[in-house]
Amino acid sequence: MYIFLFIYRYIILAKKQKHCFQYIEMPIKCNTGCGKNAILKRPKTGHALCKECFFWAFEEEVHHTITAAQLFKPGEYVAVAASGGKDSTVLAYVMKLLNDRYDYGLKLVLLSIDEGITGYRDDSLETVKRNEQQYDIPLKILSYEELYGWTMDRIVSQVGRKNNCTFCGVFRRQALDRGAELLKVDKIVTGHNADDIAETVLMNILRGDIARLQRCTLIETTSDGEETIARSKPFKYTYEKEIVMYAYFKKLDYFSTECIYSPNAYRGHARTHLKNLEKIRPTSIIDIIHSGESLSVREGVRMPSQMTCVRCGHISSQEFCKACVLLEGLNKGKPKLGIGKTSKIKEHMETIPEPQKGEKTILNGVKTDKKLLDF
Ligand SMILES: Nc1ncnc2c1ncn2[C@@H]1O[C@H](COP(=O)(O)OP(=O)(O)OP(=O)(O)O)[C@@H](O)[C@H]1O
Repeated sequence: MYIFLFIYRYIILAKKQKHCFQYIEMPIKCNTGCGKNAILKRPKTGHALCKECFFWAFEEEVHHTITAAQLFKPGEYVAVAASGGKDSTVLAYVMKLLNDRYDYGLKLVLLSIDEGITGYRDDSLETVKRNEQQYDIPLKILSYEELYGWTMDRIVSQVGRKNNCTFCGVFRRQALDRGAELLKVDKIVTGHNADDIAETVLMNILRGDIARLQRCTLIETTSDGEETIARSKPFKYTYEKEIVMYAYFKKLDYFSTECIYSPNAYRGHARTHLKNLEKIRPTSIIDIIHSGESLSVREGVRMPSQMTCVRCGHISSQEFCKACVLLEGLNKGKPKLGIGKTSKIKEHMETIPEPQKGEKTILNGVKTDKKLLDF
């Protein structure tokens, strides 16, 4: 009876989890030789492992990624970009665990962006608030509403569901930078995993986006300017399926619903293709990342240069950054500005004097507001 319930529980879970994983039904020994029975087959290596050895392998691989790339220095203040989803929840948990186990000497903070999506982000942020207590890491939440004067709910009501992911992605990227600046952290870490990176490599190849193709496999990204806060991906080589397994077996508290506004269709195709490749050959994910890492751009190919947005002072490859252009379009009732052709942008943007060095304006016209710093 007990065995039946045990197996039934896993079958239900496997069906429930979108990314179902392979578990061991017949009793076989853990491949590490620890003497315990294996309960799962690792998607990345095919090894049959017991729960404890899987946890150890997972954590040690992340530790290796962190140390090999020298992601942190002792004493650094690091923001974990926390959405409440599986990846960033596991990241926050593992960062805390490794910081204690290996004495990294880091001070951690959870940084969440509330995009203003009713029935999705409000619920996932409740998870992050519980994580704050569970992991004893302070939490700072910043919203699009306070940063930009718009929620995603309102943006979608203006632009519809076709291009809304563009707004969300551009604003989130900058919101994380701005949150990090307000908190004065040294680094940001995100839960992007190996599947995300392999998907991005595929997408950039399909779009012929050489500049992004060159950057997307970097484990840490900084701009040339000294003012941008470094962003890194400790899960660069960690498979999504293993993150789900880790969260499940550790019984971590995370939010697993997809965004209610249609997910980015193009990425969806790359994802489906990658999942199909993974079924045939699980190493496809790592192989695609390695291919991306090995590509180099021929000398003489024109690449976009990085500069500072003349309006808000954040990094940009154009005179006005994408966030300022999108926001201007929303505020002027022209939400398509910034989505299509760039030729019309300049005539619509009123030029505001360039900010003083070291002074970044908040996009809706307000200077850095101390109230935003309240925890
Ligand atoms: N609202 C948010 N607030 C803070 N960080 C975020 C937010 N949304 C995404 N991130 C960061 O960006 C990473 C990748 O986000 P993405 O939207 O691809 O979600 P995901 O792959 O489902 O990750 P997760 O499971 O952590 O939600 C997340 O792991 C997290 O670190």
